[in-house]
Amino acid sequence: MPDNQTTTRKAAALAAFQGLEHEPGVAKPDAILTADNVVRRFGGLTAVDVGHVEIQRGSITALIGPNGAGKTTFFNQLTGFDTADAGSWSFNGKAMNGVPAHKVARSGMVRTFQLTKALSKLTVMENMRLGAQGQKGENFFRALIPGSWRGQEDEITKRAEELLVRFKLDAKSEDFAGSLSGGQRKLLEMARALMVNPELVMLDEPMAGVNPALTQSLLGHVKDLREQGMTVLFVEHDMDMVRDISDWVIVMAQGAIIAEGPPDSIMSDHRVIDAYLGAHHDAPLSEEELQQQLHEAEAALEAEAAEEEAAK
Ligand SMILES: Nc1ncnc2c1ncn2[C@@H]1O[C@H](COP(=O)(O)OP(=O)(O)OP(=O)(O)O)[C@@H](O)[C@H]1O
Repeated sequence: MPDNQTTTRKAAALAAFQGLEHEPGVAKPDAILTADNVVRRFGGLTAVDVGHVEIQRGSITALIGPNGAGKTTFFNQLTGFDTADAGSWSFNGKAMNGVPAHKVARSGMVRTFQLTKALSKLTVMENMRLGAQGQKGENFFRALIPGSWRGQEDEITKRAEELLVRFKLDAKSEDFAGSLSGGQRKLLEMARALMVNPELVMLDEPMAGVNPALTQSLLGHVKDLREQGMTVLFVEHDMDMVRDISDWVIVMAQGAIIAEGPPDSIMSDHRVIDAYLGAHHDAPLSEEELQQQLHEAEAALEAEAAEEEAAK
């Protein structure tokens, strides 16, 4: 991709947001996805309660928010993996509520999934083939049975091979997905989503568990999606990544959208700071955070012990 093309796409994305108010639900010049009054309750808990939101075509938009804000649940509603209690949303002007996940994916809106245990036991190529179904995977193992592919098989394999080359996973094609490094898994998650040739790619924590050495390469791949004309919406906790690649940031807290704006202004928005601080003060640590703290403490103790050893 020549540099001037790269600059053009990025510039076009930024221009689209110029002059917009930094308010939740603000209208975009060319929305690829629009959602209204989407509600999802789990018993007494309202996990999602989004009044109105629009995603600008051709941009990279980050969806951030403290743990439990409802980001994943909202992703699941939009992509047909879970049923909303209320609300409507449309993709490219077409109503999508009630449409099952594989049809949503085939219509051009696809979300990535972190590799599950079951998918780890399949090869990289098998994962790619499942991606062509526009599915999460577990219920679609029959798609792997030889013969069930018929005429599509060649075409699907060819597309998978091309994508694996692009994501530098072609040498791993016959390896089990479970044997890949954290960064390679993220690449596979992205590559398999592209099997349906989507217009809107929704990435679920694309940087989680990635070795810092691979960060730039992964960021490059995400930016590349926009350079190829796709729209990207991603959920991420890594604020460096959010700052680095997003054209626009949408913030959720307690199920609702509480702020929108360009990355720099969003990071200093008092509503956003309050939401994060509130979450950290009020909520007990999640299992993941607790584990993280324990790992850090262990690593610090080990380092101290090693220093003492060296000093003897
Ligand atoms: N299947 C479920 N059953 C009951 N409660 C659920 C279910 N899925 C999500 N929740 C609850 O809904 C709320 C929103 O969760 P969700 O996972 O969407 O948040 P999130 O913003 O994606 O969080 P994180 O950043 O930690 O992944 C949380 O309180 C969560 O416990």
